[in-house]
Amino acid sequence: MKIYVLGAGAIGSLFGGLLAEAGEDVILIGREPHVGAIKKKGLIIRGIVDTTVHVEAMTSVPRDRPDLIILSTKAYSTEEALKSAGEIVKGTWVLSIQNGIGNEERIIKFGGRAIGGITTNGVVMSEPGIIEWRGKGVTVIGLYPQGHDPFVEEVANTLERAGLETHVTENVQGWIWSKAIVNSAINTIGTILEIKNEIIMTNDYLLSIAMEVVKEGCKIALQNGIEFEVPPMELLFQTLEQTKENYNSMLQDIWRGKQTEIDYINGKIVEYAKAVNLDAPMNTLLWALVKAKEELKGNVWRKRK
Ligand SMILES: NC(=O)C1=CN([C@@H]2O[C@H](COP(=O)(O)OP(=O)(O)OC[C@H]3O[C@@H](n4cnc5c(N)ncnc54)[C@H](O)[C@@H]3O)[C@@H](O)[C@H]2O)C=CC1
Ligand SMILES: CC(C)(CO)C(=O)C(=O)O
Repeated sequence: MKIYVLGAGAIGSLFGGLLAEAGEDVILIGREPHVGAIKKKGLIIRGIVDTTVHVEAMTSVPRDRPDLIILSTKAYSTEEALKSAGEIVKGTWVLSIQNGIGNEERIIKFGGRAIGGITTNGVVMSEPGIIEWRGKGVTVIGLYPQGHDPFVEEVANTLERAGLETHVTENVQGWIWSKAIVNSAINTIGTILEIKNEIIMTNDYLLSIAMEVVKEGCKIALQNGIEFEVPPMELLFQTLEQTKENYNSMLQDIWRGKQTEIDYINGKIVEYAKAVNLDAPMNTLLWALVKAKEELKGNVWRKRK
C-alpha cells in the first residue's frame, strides 16, 4: 500500500516507520530537523521495539496520489497540512490518528474520504530522528462518522501486520468523542496542577471534578446525537488506571512552551454545547485556565517555587 504520513512527528513516525519496516511503500512528510535526521541515519525507534528503519522522508507533499494518507499533525495544524497537500487529498482515503474533535470534518472539507481513528499508543520524539515507543496501545478506526467500507478493513489489516493492534468500529465518531471527553478531564486537570494522571484518581477532590467534566461532556455529546460504544465514564477510570504514571501530553506541550490542543478538545465541546443551547461551565472554565497557562508560559506561578 502506498502511504503518506502527513505530519510525521512522534506518533506519525511510529506508524510510518513500522509500516515501512513491514514492507509498505511509505513516505514520511514532516519538518526539519526530524526529516534531515531520518535521511541521514534512518528513523530510530526505541522502547517497545529497538530498530532503525530506512524510510523515505521529505518536507513537502509529493504530487502523485497515494492509496492512503495518515494524518498525524497536532489538531491545530490539520487545516494547514491538508492545504499543503492540495489536490491529492481530493478523493483520497485519509486516516486521522489525532486527538481532538473536528479533524475528520476538515478532511471531508478538503475532499478527502475520512477514516476516523484513535490510538492509545504512547510515543515521544526524544530527538530529531529518534522516537521512543513508550506505551503499546490499541488503535480503533472506522469510516467517518459511522458505517463501514472494505478499505477500512484493509487498512486495519495493514496496521496489524505492522505490529499495531487495530480494531474496526462502525461508530468511530462515538469513539472519538469518548476519547475527547476523557482528555477534556484528565489533560486539563493534569495540566493546570502539573500532576501525573494517578493523582487525579487518588485525590477525591480531583476525581470528583473529573467525573463532573465527563458528565458535562456526555450530556453535550448525547444532545448532539453522538452515540457511545464505550461509556466515557468507564473509559475515564480505565485510562487513569492504565496511564497513571503519565504526565499527560497537554502538560508536556506546556512544559515545552508549545501550543496545546485545548481548542480541539474542551473548546470544541463548548462549541457543540452552544449548538444545542446547553451551558458548559466546567469545560469553559478548564479551557480558559489552560489558555491562560499557554499565554503565561510559566512566567508567573513558577516564580513562587
Ligand atoms: N504522541 C503520542 O503518543 C500520541 C499522540 N496522539 C495525537 O496525535 C497527534 C500528533 O501528536 P504527536 O505525534 O505527539 O505530535 P508531534 O508534534 O510530535 O508531531 C506532529 C508533527 O507534524 C509536523 N507538522 C505540522 N504541520 C505540518 C505540515 N503542514 N506538513 C508536515 N508536517 C507537519 C510537526 O512538525 C510535528 O513534527 C496529536 O493530535 C496527538 O494528540 C494521540 C495518541 C498518542
Ligand atoms: C490518555 C492520556 C490522557 C494519557 O496521558 C492522553 O491521551 C494524553 O496524554 O493526551
